[in-house]
Amino acid sequence: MNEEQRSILLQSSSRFPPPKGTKLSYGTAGFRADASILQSTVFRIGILAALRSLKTGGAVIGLMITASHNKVSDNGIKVADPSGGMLTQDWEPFADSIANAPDPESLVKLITEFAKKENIPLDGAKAAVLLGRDTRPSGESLVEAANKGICSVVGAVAIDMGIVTTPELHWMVRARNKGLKATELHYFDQLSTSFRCLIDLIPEKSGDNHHPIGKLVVDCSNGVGGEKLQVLKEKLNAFLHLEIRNSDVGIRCASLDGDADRFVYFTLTSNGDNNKINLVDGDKILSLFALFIKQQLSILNQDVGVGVGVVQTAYANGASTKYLNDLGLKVVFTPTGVKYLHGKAEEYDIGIYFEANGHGTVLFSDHFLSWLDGIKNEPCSGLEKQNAAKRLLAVANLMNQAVGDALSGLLLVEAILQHMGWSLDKWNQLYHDLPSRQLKVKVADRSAVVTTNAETSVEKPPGLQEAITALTSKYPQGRCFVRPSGTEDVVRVYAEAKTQEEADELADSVAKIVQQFLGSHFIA
Ligand SMILES: CC(=O)N[C@H]1[C@@H](OP(=O)(O)O)O[C@H](CO)[C@@H](O)[C@@H]1O
Ligand SMILES: [Mg+2]
Repeated sequence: MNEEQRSILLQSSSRFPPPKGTKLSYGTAGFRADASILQSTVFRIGILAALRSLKTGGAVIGLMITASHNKVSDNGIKVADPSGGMLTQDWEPFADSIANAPDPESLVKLITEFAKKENIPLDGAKAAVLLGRDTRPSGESLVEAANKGICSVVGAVAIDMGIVTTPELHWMVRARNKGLKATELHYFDQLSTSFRCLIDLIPEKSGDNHHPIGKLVVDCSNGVGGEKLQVLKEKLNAFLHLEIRNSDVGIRCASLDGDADRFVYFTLTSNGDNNKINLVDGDKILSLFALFIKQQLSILNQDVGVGVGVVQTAYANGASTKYLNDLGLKVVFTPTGVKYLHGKAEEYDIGIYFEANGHGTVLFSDHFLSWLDGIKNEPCSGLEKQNAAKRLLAVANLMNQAVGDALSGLLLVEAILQHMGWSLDKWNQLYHDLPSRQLKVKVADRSAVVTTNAETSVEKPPGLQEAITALTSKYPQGRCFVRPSGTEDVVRVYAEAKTQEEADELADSVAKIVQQFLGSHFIA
């Protein structure tokens, strides 16, 4: 590092002192904390993003300021790699160490050493970082801090995309690096065009699809998804009856999280004074997508067991895994967090991944897309096959290939429901969830829990797994695991059993065991 670069970094970082007494770590989805303590972290991750751009030959890197579903006073930052996926995990330890460097001198030392080790050119080469944020009030000043971090690397520029959903930012990063059109307008055009294509390809009166499926009400959690969905609604009015709200919804409903990278469906049924929510979660969204894709592949004479991979985490309801296996699909498991699921799904011709909480997408390999293109353009394939290929190509265009995206996922659900002529109830009957319970346990140090085997088994502290296994074996169809959260300061407990009472009991008793091993009080 030359003297000029060194003195710019020293000077600018002295304006962003780190919070005292807080150790930050790059968790399941980047850094998250109370927004008031994040200025220095965001500034420093701005530097990291610029370095990542330099390391990747000047490719565009994404920086998203959001804390997704966390409370409004929290905020966070995550980095998108040139592919539009999450930051490579090799760089996470560097993110942790610079976020926690106590002063400008030690920060610059860490950067110098890292740049040397990684052969990062610090000679004024060009670097670019796309910045985005959700609607949290703290976002604006955090974007400013990130901007300062980026610009303190000589040769780096920040491009502010303003308020966007997380998946939009990832989509834009991927598109720019592929030399494709990459504005928000192009994003909306791609989604609405491929959705309309799927609707146009619905065979007339096949199955029971002549039933109108009625309107969809979307709860946008007062997040960024609301204003973006409004744009799509205007483009799709003739094809989709959408009503956008922030709370208190009835009938067939969908709900987005704060940065619109997750969604679930639900209905409300009222029983006297009691309203019951019937949740249609990520597992069922995944199952609907898998079923539709299987149908199209069978029109194309392709076996779903070859080349298609379904990726779930331990939180997937056991009944969904059974359903997917019964469909003949290959199901694999990874630890919690999109970075793991996405990476695994990329290994297949068609990789479908979803977390139970509604984060996921469908990925297509380039090789498979060209095969589909060939069928689409070859009249000898026959109209039925050509249409199946067109549908799958439309799915590939609709579904965000960089990251899970609530807006594109929601449109695919709507297109498939219209295609099948299904109500939400009919969809919900695909299989019946096993009763489950999730609890959070507040402990002194959650990093004392170390897991293995896609988080289904505890390695440390010794003895804890044996105790969990002994408790679980008392329940028919019992399944239980614990893991430290990567986004909250808690240990999470998940239990599944044949009845709700048993799932509750198992979760409670395991939460108590966790308390005994780690010393704490537990919260629901
Ligand atoms: C059980 C659960 O829902 N965990 C969520 C949550 O991670 P934790 O590491 O469990 O806090 O937030 C992640 C980021 O949004 C999401 O990917 C993940 O699925
Ligand atoms: Mg989110």
